[in-house]
Amino acid sequence: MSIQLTGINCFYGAHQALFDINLACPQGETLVLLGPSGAGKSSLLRVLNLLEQPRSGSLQIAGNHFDFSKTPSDSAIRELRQNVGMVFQQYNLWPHLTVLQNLIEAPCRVLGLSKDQARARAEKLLDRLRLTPYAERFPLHLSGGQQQRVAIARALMMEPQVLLFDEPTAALDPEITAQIVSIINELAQTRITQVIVTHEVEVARKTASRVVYMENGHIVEQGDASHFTQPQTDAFAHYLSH
Ligand SMILES: Nc1ncnc2c1ncn2[C@@H]1O[C@H](COP(=O)(O)OP(=O)(O)OP(=O)(O)O)[C@@H](O)[C@H]1O
Repeated sequence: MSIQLTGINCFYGAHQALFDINLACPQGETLVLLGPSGAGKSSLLRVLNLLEQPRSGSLQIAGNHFDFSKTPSDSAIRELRQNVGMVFQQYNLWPHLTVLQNLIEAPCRVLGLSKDQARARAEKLLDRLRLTPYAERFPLHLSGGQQQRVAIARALMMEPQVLLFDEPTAALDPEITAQIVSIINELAQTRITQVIVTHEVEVARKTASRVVYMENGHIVEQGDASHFTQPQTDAFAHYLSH
């Protein structure tokens, strides 16, 4: 399994956001997390790269293993984040660095690549994500869709085994959303595992090979893409029809 969560309970202070979450996702799958606002989708995504630390349970992801009865070490968290990339909703690009500099900074600093090695890797990704003309621009001079593609390219620079997306098409118009969907589907042809939080059922239908439907911190339904056409619970059927 690329990802295995067992018995995850997660709290914000006294408020429990995730209840006994169990899920498994094989390598190379694209898993979409769906559910109404407050269901716990973002919390679950953030557990996968330990931006949130659960109070109990265990996580196996990309060869890293965490038992939350103990506090994870900083070095284990650093190693996890090399294998598990995240594309944030607000892109989180460095505004004072060009697109190319945004891409090469972390691999040089974290992986110890030379500038030339990082640049070669970046040029391939810029080409793959159709960003070559923007390499010397600053992020704020790009459209939302272009910035989103830069954020994806930057995450791919670390050659992660798992890539997490938080609302990758929020605030993007339909044409740009279609571009992001096709990038996710191209990535699905590689061995990378993707986990996507979205409110957009159409985006989910077009990308997911597995789906998890959540409400109030619980997984209500999960399975392969056939659940979109044959939901097993009234709750998921109702969600899909609205
Ligand atoms: N930083 C926080 N502090 C306290 N409570 C939080 C925090 N983040 C989330 N919560 C609460 O945890 C629960 C799950 O929130 P989460 O953001 O994971 O849901 P979500 O399904 O991603 O919602 P949305 O679709 O609105 O982003 C909600 O009740 C929310 O109010």
